[in-house]
Amino acid sequence: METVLSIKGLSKQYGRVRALDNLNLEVKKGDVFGILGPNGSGKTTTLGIILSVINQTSGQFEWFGEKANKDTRKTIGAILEHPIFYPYLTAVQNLKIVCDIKEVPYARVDEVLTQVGLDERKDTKFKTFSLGMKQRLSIASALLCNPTVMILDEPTNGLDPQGIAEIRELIIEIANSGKTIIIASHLLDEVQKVCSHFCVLQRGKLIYNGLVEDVGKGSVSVEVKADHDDLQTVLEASGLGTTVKRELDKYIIKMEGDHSAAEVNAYLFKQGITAKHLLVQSKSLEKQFLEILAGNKEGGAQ
Ligand SMILES: Nc1ncnc2c1ncn2[C@@H]1O[C@H](COP(=O)(O)OP(=O)(O)OP(=O)(O)O)[C@@H](O)[C@H]1O
Repeated sequence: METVLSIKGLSKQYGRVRALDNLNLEVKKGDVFGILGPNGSGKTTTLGIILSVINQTSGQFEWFGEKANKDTRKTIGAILEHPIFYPYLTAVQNLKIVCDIKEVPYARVDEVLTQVGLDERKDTKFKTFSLGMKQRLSIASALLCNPTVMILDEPTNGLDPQGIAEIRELIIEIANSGKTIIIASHLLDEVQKVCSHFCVLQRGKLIYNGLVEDVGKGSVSVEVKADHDDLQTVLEASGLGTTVKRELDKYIIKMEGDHSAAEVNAYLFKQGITAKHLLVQSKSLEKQFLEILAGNKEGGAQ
């Protein structure tokens, strides 16, 4: 797959603060790439640099194999913070102003408003919009140039649950239309629901980079319920799990590697025990994220 963004050895120093420390990343065409990290980990600094609004101290990045230039910038739509729209102008009027600035034909306005689901409110004044609608208008504005890449910084910040769900759905629709998306977020759930790939920054350092679908691979927990006086001992004797823990009326067997819930079931059956309940718990990104951060307590420079 074509490399959209390549970051090599990027560092940023703000006085004594090392906001980014030798960051290396690659984003491929069609990725929905999440940049995760706690507050102050360097997410916004990274986005600022790749959008050429912040100068790096050292290192480099390329868009589509080229140093950032006027042409590469035209292929990127970004929402770094809530853009300023005129409160007394309608959605259409506001977007026409953006068209004038970006030299885009007015015909795009209706197209993007439909794309973000604002066509019914297109002639309504901006000041009457909910936060979610304002954010959708921002996305519409970024879509005007029909960018190949969309960059979103904390796109659901401050929204209510319905607004969050709508924006996430919209991001997925935009990704499905073939655009590459880069999202900075501190919301693990958001990254898990929306992104295909993610990396984790901590104190400016890259401490993880991988596929969202790989989260939880290599270790799985299975909940088991069965009528047996000493299920704990039976499960421990199976050799399938690394640990067996009782939680109320069920047992949690933690397994590594290739073992599966089906093996637990087959093993119990062989012992003459019928499982009443067997549930695979996949490891959440949150758990993995916390483990990654915990494993890197000593890492970073600040
Ligand atoms: N203009 C600046 N001057 C000095 N220090 C800065 C500046 N901008 C960012 N920093 C520092 O650089 C580090 C990284 O900040 P950055 O905003 O990139 O992190 P972030 O991951 O986006 O955090 P948040 O989630 O809080 O927005 C922080 O320690 C921050 O205080």
